[in-house]
Amino acid sequence: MSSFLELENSSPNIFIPEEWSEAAESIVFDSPTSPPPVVLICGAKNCGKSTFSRHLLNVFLQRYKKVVYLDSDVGQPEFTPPGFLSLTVVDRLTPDLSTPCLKTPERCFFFGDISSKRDPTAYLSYANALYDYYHKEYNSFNKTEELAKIELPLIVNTPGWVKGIGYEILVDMLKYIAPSHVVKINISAESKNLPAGEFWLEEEENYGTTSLIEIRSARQDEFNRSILVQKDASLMRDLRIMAYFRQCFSRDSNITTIKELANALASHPPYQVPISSIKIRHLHSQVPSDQIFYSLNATIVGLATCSNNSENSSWCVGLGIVRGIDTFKGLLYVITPVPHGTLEKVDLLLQGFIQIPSCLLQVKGCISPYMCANILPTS
Ligand SMILES: Nc1ncnc2c1ncn2[C@@H]1O[C@H](COP(=O)(O)OP(=O)(O)OP(=O)(O)O)[C@@H](O)[C@H]1O
Repeated sequence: MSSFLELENSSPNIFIPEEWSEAAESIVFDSPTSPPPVVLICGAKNCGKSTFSRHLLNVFLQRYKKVVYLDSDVGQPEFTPPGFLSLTVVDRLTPDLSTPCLKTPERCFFFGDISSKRDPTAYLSYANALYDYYHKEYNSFNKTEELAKIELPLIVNTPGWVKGIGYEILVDMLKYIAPSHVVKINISAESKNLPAGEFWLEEEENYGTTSLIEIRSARQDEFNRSILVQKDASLMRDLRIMAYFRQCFSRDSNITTIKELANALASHPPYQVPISSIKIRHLHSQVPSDQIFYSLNATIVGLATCSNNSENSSWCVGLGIVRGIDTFKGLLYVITPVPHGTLEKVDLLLQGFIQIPSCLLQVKGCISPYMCANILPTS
């Protein structure tokens, strides 16, 4: 059986064209450090937004000790499993520009789906709240009432859905964040690109406050057509979820294959969570109250805290697998790599559409505990 770690690292060699290097260097070295640059990267699917963002992050780290990264690509996030919008403070170079890696975000929201289309309003409110947090903590230039502790640059990576509602969401984000720089990556199929110029501004509105940098995707063929690498997005999402739950075990434990991970998770002691101490929220569907436990069993949930935040926007601390439910004892059994101390603050489980990868459930020789019949008492 193949190693999921190997699969995750099997990406192509990265080539940084001169145009990309010049763009990154001008943003980093030609901008004032106060206020620090806020850079939003946008463009069509697979044009190289994440790869350029990683490169820019590395160049920023030549000038700043830390860089803040706001990831709004819920389908293929940089540092988290799928379904999250997150804000991460990065202080280390990314050695391999071809692959994302897991990091613990400073703040994140569990949106619970791989595209913003199911709930654009919630999606935008999460993106805006993360930006507000960044602004308050790391970029409060000219604000006398509360000064940032340290000022850090921000990279905002966006999804490749740039048509229809996806376009409107991007425009709203651009208007709200009002970045100092927008990097727009174009491909040769012009109809797939974002409109030319500062497309997010109404006529005459605030022209000149943002520096727009247009670059092309990295590789072209002899006819000047973009060579785009199609990713197996669904496989990559499963790999990220597996890499996330791999963190339940120490680095030294010898778990590299899917089978080893499935076996290890199946025999991992779960946390017991008293049902009376938590709230349960379904993010994109309504579930009749007598079906709630059935809907939760054998699913992935966001672990959040509702106590110190508003009803609809709860900071999340990670993911858990609901391994079983005992309604007689009033207990949920949850597997998660979130440290115990952080877990103590969790009082809300968020259920969306992020599912346990089927390859973890169908391993030959592994009795999966999640899908057992009669796991819930019927009375
Ligand atoms: N400069 C490059 N050199 C080599 N390969 C690249 C380069 N840029 C992108 N790729 C490859 O193209 C694919 C898409 O790149 P990337 O994930 O950066 O695009 P994206 O625009 O962020 O995608 P999405 O729209 O799905 O979020 C990846 O497999 C990546 O490794």
